[in-house]
Amino acid sequence: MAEPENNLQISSSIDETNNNHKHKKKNKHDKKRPRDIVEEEEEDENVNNTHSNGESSKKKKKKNKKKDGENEVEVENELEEKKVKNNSGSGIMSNESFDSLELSKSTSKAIMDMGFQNMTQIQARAIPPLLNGKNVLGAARTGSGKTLAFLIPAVELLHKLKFNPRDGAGVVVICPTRELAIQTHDVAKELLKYHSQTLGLIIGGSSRKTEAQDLAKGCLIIDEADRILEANFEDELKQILKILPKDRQTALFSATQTQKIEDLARLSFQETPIYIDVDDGRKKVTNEGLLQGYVIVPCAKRFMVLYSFLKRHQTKKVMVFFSSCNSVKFHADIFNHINLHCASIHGKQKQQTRTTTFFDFCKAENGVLLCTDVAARGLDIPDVDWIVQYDPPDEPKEYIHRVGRTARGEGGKGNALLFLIPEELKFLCYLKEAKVPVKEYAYDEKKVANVQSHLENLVGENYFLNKMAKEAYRSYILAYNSHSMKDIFSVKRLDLQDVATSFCFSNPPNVSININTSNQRKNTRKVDGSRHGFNPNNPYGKRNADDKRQFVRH
Ligand SMILES: Nc1ncnc2c1ncn2[C@@H]1O[C@H](COP(=O)(O)OP(=O)(O)OP(=O)(O)O)[C@@H](O)[C@H]1O
Repeated sequence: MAEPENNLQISSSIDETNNNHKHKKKNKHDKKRPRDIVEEEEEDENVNNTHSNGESSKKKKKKNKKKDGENEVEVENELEEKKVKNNSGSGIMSNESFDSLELSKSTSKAIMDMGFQNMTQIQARAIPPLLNGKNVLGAARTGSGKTLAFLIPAVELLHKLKFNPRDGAGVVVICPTRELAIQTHDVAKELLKYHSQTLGLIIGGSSRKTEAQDLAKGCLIIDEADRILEANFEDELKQILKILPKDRQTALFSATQTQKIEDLARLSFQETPIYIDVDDGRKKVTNEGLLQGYVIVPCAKRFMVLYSFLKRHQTKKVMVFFSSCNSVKFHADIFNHINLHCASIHGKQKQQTRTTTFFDFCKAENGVLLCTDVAARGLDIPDVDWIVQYDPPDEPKEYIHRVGRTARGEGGKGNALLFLIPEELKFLCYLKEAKVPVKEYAYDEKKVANVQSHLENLVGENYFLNKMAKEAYRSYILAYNSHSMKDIFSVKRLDLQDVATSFCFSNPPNVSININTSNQRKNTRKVDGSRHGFNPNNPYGKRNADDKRQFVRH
C-alpha cells in the first residue's frame, strides 16, 4: 500500500504473525467485599471515558438524556470530572498552549480543528527540542498524546525545509503493528490537512524496491520503541537504518522504556539523545481513571467465568486479550455459536478483515473484541469500558500496554480485569513492584452460567469447533511454555484435564505438544543472547548493575 510520493512515511516494521464516578452503592465495592464481576449488570463505576479533546462521549450524551431524577448525579459527575482535569499533579495536561510554539498557520489550524488548545505534558516537553533538531527519547504513560508529540515536529520540520515529494521521504515513522501504523497515518493526514506535504503508508505487501526508494531520505521516529527489538526485528531495523542518512534526527517513544530501549538507542542514535520522562516520580504507572482488578479462577472454570462476565457486560465495550491467534479464533467462534456476538483481531487474519474489524470496533458504542497482543500497543480506540486479560500478559510491561487501551486522554475512565489461576498469584508481586495497583475482584459461583456440558457436547459433535478447540488448546499450552516469567507461569504446574475443560473438552484431546524447553521463544524473545532477568525488584527486565538511569516511570 505504498503511495508513490511520500515525504512522511508511516510504516509497521513489526507485525504479529502468531500469536470516578462516585460509588453509587457505597457497600458495593468496599474493602471487605471484593467487587463481583458476574453479578447482575448495574452501573459500572467507570463506564464513561471522556476524551480530552473536550468532546463528551456518545454514552455520556445518552446518559444525559436519562430521567430528571438522575440529573443531580450527572452534575456531580461533571464537577468531579472537572476537578480531575484541573489537577495537574496527576493529569496528563500541561498549562502550555499550542500557540506558544509559534507553529505554521497550517499546522495550527489543523490542531484547532482537532479541538486541542493546551499541550499534554509530553507534548510540551518533547515538541520544542524536536523542533530544534534534537534527538529525543520520550516516555509518558499510555494515552497521553505521544503521537502528536512526534508528529507535530515532523510536519513542522518538513514544512520549514519546504520538503517536496520529489525529495523522497523526509520523515519515517516505525510502529510495531499494522493497525497502529494505519492509525498514526490517519493522525498525520489530519495534521497535514492544510499543508502541501504528502504522506504514505507501508504495512507490508507492496514492492520492497519502491519501499526502499521511498525511505531513502529522512528523519526517523520509532513509536512503541521497546517492542521493536523484542520481536527480534533487530536485523530489519538495521536494514532500515542502513538506508537512512547518517546525519538524521531520531526520536524514540514508548509508555514503557526498558533495557531494550538502550539496545535500540545504541542502534539508532548517532549521539546521546535528550531523555524525557514526564511521569518520573509517579507512584503508579497506570492511568488515574483506571480501576484495576484481578480475579482468581480455577483453570477448569475459566471459560464459564469469562462467558458469564461477557454476558453480564453486553452493553459495554470490552476487549479481551488471549495469548494465541488460535485461542482468539476458537473463542470467537464458539461465543458466536452460542449467540454471544463478538469480533476478533489476530495476526493470522487477512489484513482487510483486520482493518475493517478495527475501524468497526472504533466506531461501535458497545461490543466485544477478542484479540491477541497485536491490539495491545498504541491503539486509540474510543470509549473502551473494560480490558480483560483472560490469558496472562508476558510481562508487567505488556500488562500496562494492554490496560492502556482504556482510560485514555485527560479524565479518561475505564476498568481492567486480569484472570489468574491460583498457581499464578505470584504475578501480583511483579505488578506491585511495577507500581500497578490492582484490587481483588470476585465472582459468585451461583451466578456463573452452567453451560459446560452443553458446550462439551457441542465441541464433541461439531467438526470445525472441535478442530479449532484442539488447535487453541495446543497453542495455549505452547504459549504458556514460552512465557518469559517461568517461575510463575510454569507449564509443568498446569493440570491438563482442567486446561482441556476450559477449552470445552471432557477429556484432554490428543494433540502433539512437543515441548522442548531449551528452545523457548528462540525467535521472538532473544535480545543479544540474554534472557529477561526478571525479579520482583526488577519487574521490567534486565539492565546492567551499574546502570542507575531511571528507565521506568515511578
Ligand atoms: N493536546 C491534547 N489535548 C487533548 N487531547 C489530546 C491532546 N493530544 C492528544 N490528545 C488525545 O489523547 C488521546 C491519546 O493520544 P495518543 O494516542 O497519542 O496516546 P499515546 O501516548 O500515544 O498512547 P499509547 O502509549 O497507548 O500509544 C487521543 O485520543 C488524542 O486525540
